[in-house]
Amino acid sequence: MKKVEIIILSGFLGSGKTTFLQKILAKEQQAERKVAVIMNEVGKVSIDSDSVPKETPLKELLNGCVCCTLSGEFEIQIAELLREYDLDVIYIETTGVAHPIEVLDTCLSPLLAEKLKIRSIITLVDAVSWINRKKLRIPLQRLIIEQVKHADIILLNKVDCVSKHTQNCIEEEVRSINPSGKIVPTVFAEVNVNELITSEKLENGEHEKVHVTQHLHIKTYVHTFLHPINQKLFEEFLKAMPDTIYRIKGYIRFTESEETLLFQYSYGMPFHTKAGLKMKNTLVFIGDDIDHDILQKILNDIEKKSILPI
Ligand SMILES: Nc1nc2c(ncn2[C@@H]2O[C@H](COP(=O)(O)OP(=O)(O)OP(=O)(O)O)[C@@H](O)[C@H]2O)c(=O)[nH]1
Repeated sequence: MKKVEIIILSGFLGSGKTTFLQKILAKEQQAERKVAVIMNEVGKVSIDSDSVPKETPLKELLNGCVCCTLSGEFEIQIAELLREYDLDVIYIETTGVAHPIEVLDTCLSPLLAEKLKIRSIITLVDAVSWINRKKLRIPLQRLIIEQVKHADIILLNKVDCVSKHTQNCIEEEVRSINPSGKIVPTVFAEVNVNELITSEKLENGEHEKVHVTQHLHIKTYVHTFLHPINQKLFEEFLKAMPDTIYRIKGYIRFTESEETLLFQYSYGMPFHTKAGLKMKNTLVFIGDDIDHDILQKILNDIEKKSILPI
């Protein structure tokens, strides 16, 4: 099945996301790739939509943030784009105050995860506001750090406004926060497309029911159980799971019940409710350092043990 790439543009208010989007869309057009854009603005009014060429499918989410209040609507918009267009890639411009992992989380709804391939999180850092970030409220300072920490590529933008020495200092700070991210200094977010290619590993072991995006800094893993699962075995697995797995969500059916459950796990807390519908038993895992081979084996073993007669 063809998977549509998702590229998440993150970065604090005014860091240059729209400037970058305009430039990258022109380059995608030259490369004849089929692109769509989802733009999210915290305000009620669309400000940046004119920056997207008329022929590019565009969905706008206004007056809220896709990572919280608009997450349901966001899922619907992605599903609509997938249904209405034959696409290669969807760019998502987040609000300046969005947390990239929360956005990633919303993209990877169990219903959509198998159709999408999360390509990268690109964070724009405004060199000037980086130097002045200590003047911001603490939660915003933390957010900027989080946006840098989880990026695959960091565009250190507006370097025309700082000295070379300051640029080097910022690069050092950014590298200490995110040692594996690729730092690209930019002026008006101008980049060579080759700079945006991060090293991709082979997707080993991929088969029909498993999809892994390994090239991301944050890793995601999608697993489908073909049979109901023994609840006790699953709970033991959750307890033993490393805390580098931040999030699990999806559908599961336990052997003890006829019901499909909507399952959520967030930073150590599992939670499930009746899904109300019979769904494919697909779980999406999000975390740092997910070893997909090990995880796949553990989950397959749980499934095998679950179908053995007691
Ligand atoms: N001097 C300078 N200005 C820049 C650079 N990149 C962007 N700008 C300007 O910075 C301002 C903000 O850029 P945008 O691209 O709108 O930033 P944004 O991240 O989309 O902003 P929000 O949507 O408000 O979060 C605009 O006036 C840009 O022209 C740069 O490298 N140098």
